[in-house]
Amino acid sequence: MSTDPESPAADPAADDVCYVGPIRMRPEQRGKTTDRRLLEWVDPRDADRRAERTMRDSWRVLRIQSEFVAGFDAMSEVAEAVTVFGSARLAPDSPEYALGVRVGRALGEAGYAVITGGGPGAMQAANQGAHEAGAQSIGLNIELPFEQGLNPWVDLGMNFRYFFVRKTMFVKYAQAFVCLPGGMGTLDELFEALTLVQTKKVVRFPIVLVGSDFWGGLLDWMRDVLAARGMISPEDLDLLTVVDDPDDVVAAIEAAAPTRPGMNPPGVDGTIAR
Ligand SMILES: C/C(=C\CNc1ncnc2c1ncn2[C@@H]1O[C@H](COP(=O)(O)O)[C@@H](O)[C@H]1O)CO
Repeated sequence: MSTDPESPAADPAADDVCYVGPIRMRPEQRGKTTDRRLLEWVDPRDADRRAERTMRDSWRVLRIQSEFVAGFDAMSEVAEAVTVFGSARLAPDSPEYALGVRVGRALGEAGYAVITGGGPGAMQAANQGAHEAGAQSIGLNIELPFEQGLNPWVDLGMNFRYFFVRKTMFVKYAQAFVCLPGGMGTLDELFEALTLVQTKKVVRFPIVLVGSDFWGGLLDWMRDVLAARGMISPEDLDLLTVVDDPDDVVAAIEAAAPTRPGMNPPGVDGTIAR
């Protein structure tokens, strides 16, 4: 993969290319990603389709397993890391993109590897900042119905077929989540993280939202509607830290250290070695 943003790998026929996992598909077959095939509804009244589904799903388990193995192998050497989420649609000349670069750089300079979804926009911005800081810049991409490469600032990249496998990697190898402004995907990732922390599936896991003007309305709604109506506890709001300055992202993460027990060997004084 090229790390030169000036010369991303050019495929003259890129519009006609589609991959399902490692398999290159003909244009007329595109549109059905592995996730979509897995989740596809089969009419239970159709006995043939049901039998076919049973057989396919059994084999699918092996594919899912192999994706976990490949992911664990690829990530096994990753040092302390922070996962950064954010909009795939940020333009490289937008102020939010510039903010994302600064966040990635601040994390990299503080000694963290930066993990993103490996795509464009905010993901690319964070990868760029991390790369420029000399930190590990990791992209965990997902198979999509249209061709999309890893962004050019990713140094260690993977392309996952299954959303849930990829999501496991986002959490397992990070000690904090940072959310830049984003849409559906970012909100999904944010609320999954919140649920994992709320239910104590992960502990000491800071979730930092960057951009008070962007996130303020959501926080207000969570307090005024969710907490006010008893859908969440008032303390749940403390699971989120909202900042505007990239240095405050690092500070919020450092404040939660030491990280998850057993994640890294503690130093003699019980702190985490960076
Ligand atoms: C829509 C476009 C590209 C889509 N490419 C993506 N590549 C990798 N990861 C993605 C992509 N789109 C969404 N994600 C994940 O969700 C988050 C962003 O979603 P949002 O809806 O844009 O907020 C991001 O953190 C990724 O993990 C444009 O070319």
